[in-house]
Amino acid sequence: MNKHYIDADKQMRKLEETKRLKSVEDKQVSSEVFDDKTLKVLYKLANKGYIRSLNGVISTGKEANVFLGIDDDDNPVAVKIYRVMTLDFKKIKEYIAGDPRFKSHGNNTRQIITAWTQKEFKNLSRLYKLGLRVPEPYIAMENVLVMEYLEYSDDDNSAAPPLSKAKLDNASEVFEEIIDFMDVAYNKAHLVHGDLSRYNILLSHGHPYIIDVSQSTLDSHPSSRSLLERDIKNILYDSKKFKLNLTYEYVRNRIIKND
Ligand SMILES: Nc1ncnc2c1ncn2[C@@H]1O[C@H](COP(=O)(O)OP(=O)(O)OP(=O)(O)O)[C@@H](O)[C@H]1O
Repeated sequence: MNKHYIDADKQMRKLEETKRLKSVEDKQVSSEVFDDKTLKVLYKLANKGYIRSLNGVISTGKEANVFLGIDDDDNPVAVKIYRVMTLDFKKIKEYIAGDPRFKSHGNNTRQIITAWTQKEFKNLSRLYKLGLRVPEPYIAMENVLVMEYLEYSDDDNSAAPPLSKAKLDNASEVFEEIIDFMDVAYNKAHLVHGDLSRYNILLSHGHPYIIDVSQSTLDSHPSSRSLLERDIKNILYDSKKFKLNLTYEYVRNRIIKND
């Protein structure tokens, strides 16, 4: 038996003395993300009441898996677990290096992934405090982020779909809200999303919610202006898919002022 399994086994037994995090060992919850260090983090979060159980996978992305969890008050939560193995550490180090909020971590992958998760938590907090539509962040611990679960609607509690898969009756309003978001994020939170597109915007209760902000940069970052222009172009491209006639100048002038 290799070390990974021995450690995981030891932790499973330790669970008898500690609070039980139900269904981590369930077949429906992919085992690949639960290396022994991640398991430890999940148990700590269980002991703190942030997750009582994990109830299946919402998404398996390139860099992270997102699970539907239930907290101690029976509320659903979204649990994003960054996968140590598949992260693009070169890209991450460039983003962290340009951000004065994070000090350099050399080549320690565990520290880099923790900084990356903290970065997503801090960016979400900054946006959420301004009243912007992002999932409310609850806690970040090592490679795990727990946040508000976004549901589709009151009648349909399934996970909010990305705009890439959503049908919109109110496309014009939704895109105006996205542009408002970009305006407040840039001019008040001083953040540029950096990977904004229909894949990172979820439709919840008829409104667009922006997710996946780990790579979002402060406006002082050397690449922030080019990332913002790329975000604008992506949103314009997406708006055409919904048959809207927004122009580049219109969107740009709403966001970049005094230029
Ligand atoms: N708070 C949330 N509530 C509901 N669903 C969510 C939430 N956060 C993320 N998701 C779901 O998980 C998916 C992946 O989330 P996210 O983009 O943050 O992770 P990612 O690993 O960076 O994804 P990818 O690599 O595919 O871009 C989203 O498209 C969405 O379907």
